[in-house]
Amino acid sequence: MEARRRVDEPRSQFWLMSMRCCLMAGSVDVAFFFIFHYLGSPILAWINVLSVGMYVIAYWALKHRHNRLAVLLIWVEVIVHAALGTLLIGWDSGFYYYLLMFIPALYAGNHSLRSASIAVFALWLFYVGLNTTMRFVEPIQPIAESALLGVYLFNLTCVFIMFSYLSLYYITTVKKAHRILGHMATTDPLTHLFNRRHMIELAERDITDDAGQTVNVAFLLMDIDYFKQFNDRYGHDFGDRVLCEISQILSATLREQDYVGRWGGEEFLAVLPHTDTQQAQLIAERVRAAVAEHDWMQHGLTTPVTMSIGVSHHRRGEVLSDSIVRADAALYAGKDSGRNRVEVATGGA
Ligand SMILES: Nc1nc2c(ncn2[C@@H]2O[C@H](COP(=O)(O)OP(=O)(O)OP(=O)(O)O)[C@@H](O)[C@H]2O)c(=O)[nH]1
Repeated sequence: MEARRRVDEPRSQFWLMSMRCCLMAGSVDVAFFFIFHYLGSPILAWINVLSVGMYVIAYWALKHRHNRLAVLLIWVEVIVHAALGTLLIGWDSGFYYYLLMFIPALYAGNHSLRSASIAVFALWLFYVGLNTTMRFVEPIQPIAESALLGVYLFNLTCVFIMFSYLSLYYITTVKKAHRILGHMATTDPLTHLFNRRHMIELAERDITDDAGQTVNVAFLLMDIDYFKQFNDRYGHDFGDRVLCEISQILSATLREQDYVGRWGGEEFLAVLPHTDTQQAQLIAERVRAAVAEHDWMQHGLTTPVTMSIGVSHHRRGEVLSDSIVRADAALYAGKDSGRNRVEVATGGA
């Protein structure tokens, strides 16, 4: 069961990106095979064949979710390749650049900050060790100065391209996560309308007028009538479908400038900017009629779903909760008067 779930789970972006990196690195090594043959350095050329093999296996391992094996192969390949390339043709070959690419990957792929930091420290030690060694030993298989420059430029270019790709990946992932979190923080998961917290944020912004002028904002507090009966008779899932259907009707009936959110269980709040009480009452009436006249029979209902709506208009110096309390009082006056009604708040908060 556990294994089945692992296989069915969508692949994390990190591992998908690692697979693409394997393809890129393998292609670079294929290019190196020909470059080093051309430069008369067969040992390095054949090392690249080994590297391509390791990337093929790493790709296969990632595809089949053997992530640890893949990570091990990639580590060994990059470290051994960088060390051999440097020892054979010298520090100026630029093979050490590939080691630097591990730094962001280690932090992104490691769940523990501590183990990522330890691995980065080990990488730093290796890097410094290789650099220090090359100050004291001569390259084992040196190549011509111009060829060395060519290899250096090739390595530098590859690392630039790979870093650009990685940076693009990280930034896209962060932006996407930011978008998703923003959506989750502001939206009700069932109806996809704004949630209560976001409605409060938006409405408070709308009733705040820097110049101290009266702000022309109206509120509609809407509650489904006898909703408990729908749940009891047809089940909770059916009740959820009614909530979603009503949300769509509200979004479609309100004006472009208005916004609506789920205020509580079967309660919705609409904020109507630049709207006086008379206009708000007309809009509330339109919403009430749209819900009551909706084709509920297609959902198997014999009686229509209706809503009661309380309307209030923001008063100068009033805080948001005062306006909402007045709308709530009007709403319950509507319930008391028989439901499926629009009532306008009159009294003080
Ligand atoms: N299906 C479903 N039901 C919900 C949800 N949130 C709240 N409810 C139900 O909404 C019902 C509200 O019932 P009441 O507060 O008694 O009000 P009502 O039956 O609508 O009656 P009136 O408001 O007086 O017309 C309760 O049965 C809650 O369980 C939800 O997300 N999904």
